[in-house]
Amino acid sequence: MSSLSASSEPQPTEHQSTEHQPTERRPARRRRDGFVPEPDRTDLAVRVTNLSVTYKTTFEKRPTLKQAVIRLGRGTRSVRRVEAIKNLSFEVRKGTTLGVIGANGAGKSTLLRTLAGILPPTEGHVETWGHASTMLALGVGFNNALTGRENIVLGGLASGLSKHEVQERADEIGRWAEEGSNSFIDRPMRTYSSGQAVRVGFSVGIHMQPDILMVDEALSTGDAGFRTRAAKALEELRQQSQAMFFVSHGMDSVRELCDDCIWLHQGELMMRGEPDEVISEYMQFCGLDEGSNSEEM
Ligand SMILES: Nc1ncnc2c1ncn2[C@@H]1O[C@H](COP(=O)(O)OP(=O)(O)OP(=O)(O)O)[C@@H](O)[C@H]1O
Repeated sequence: MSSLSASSEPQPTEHQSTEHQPTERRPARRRRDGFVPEPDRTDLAVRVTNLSVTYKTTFEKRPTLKQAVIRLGRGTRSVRRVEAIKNLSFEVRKGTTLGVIGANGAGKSTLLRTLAGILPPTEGHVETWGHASTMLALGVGFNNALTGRENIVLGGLASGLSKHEVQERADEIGRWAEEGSNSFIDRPMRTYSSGQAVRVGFSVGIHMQPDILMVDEALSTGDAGFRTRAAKALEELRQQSQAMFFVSHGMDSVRELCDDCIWLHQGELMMRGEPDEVISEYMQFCGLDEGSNSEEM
């Protein structure tokens, strides 16, 4: 399996700031934003400190009849805030496979996007040691007007590979994505089925050879052939990577794959511990007993 990113020694990355470089064991210095990083810890893959993420969306408020007359039918613009993650702190040691569970809207995908550097923290800090790759559902970041192959090439160029390297890898990534299916890689992505889009996103993710691997329900979409190949590729990557985050509603998959688990509820950390214990508490919280079917929660 080849790499889309130039290989380098894992260095801690602190999202939101370029000042923090705790590669040497030096006394921690206070930064301009007041954050004092702890001295470097070689056993850590990820550290999350007081992380909060708030989405802000603007929407048009429906006007009252009187306002509609005064404003000629136009509504007023309002801002809606959603606190998706609230003051979250935890550390993940190298070698851990961390399950992330919780109800719809709990903040699981938001956490993964923030760890992957796709979303900036609103408050707090995320530090990652090594290159993080994400296999989020439905290929976040793809341009749907371009073909799968063009998206792969653009992504490769953006990550600093030469044109020749990118071309070579694009062929390999495309072949992996299409295996066992009809050919779609040279069609615009807007024409893809959801399973085909996931195949491309997943293939890009596994060919990045990440140190920190994030998987968001990637296995649940796709046909049986794809799921078998994807599970095999994930298991291989899990053995090579420093840490894996696995977001899932499939409790059996979390039990099978993970050796540590966090449960989020409305953006807050409810519990962390052994997957069996955390899943059991979560099921009780949902009003289900141990005997209930926990495959999809
Ligand atoms: N782009 C966005 N803009 C505004 N609000 C958002 C956005 N994305 C997510 N949210 C909100 O943030 C909260 C957390 O969403 P998130 O997708 O992280 O939850 P989740 O635990 O992954 O849910 P699910 O299990 O349904 O996938 C939800 O209330 C959601 O509505």
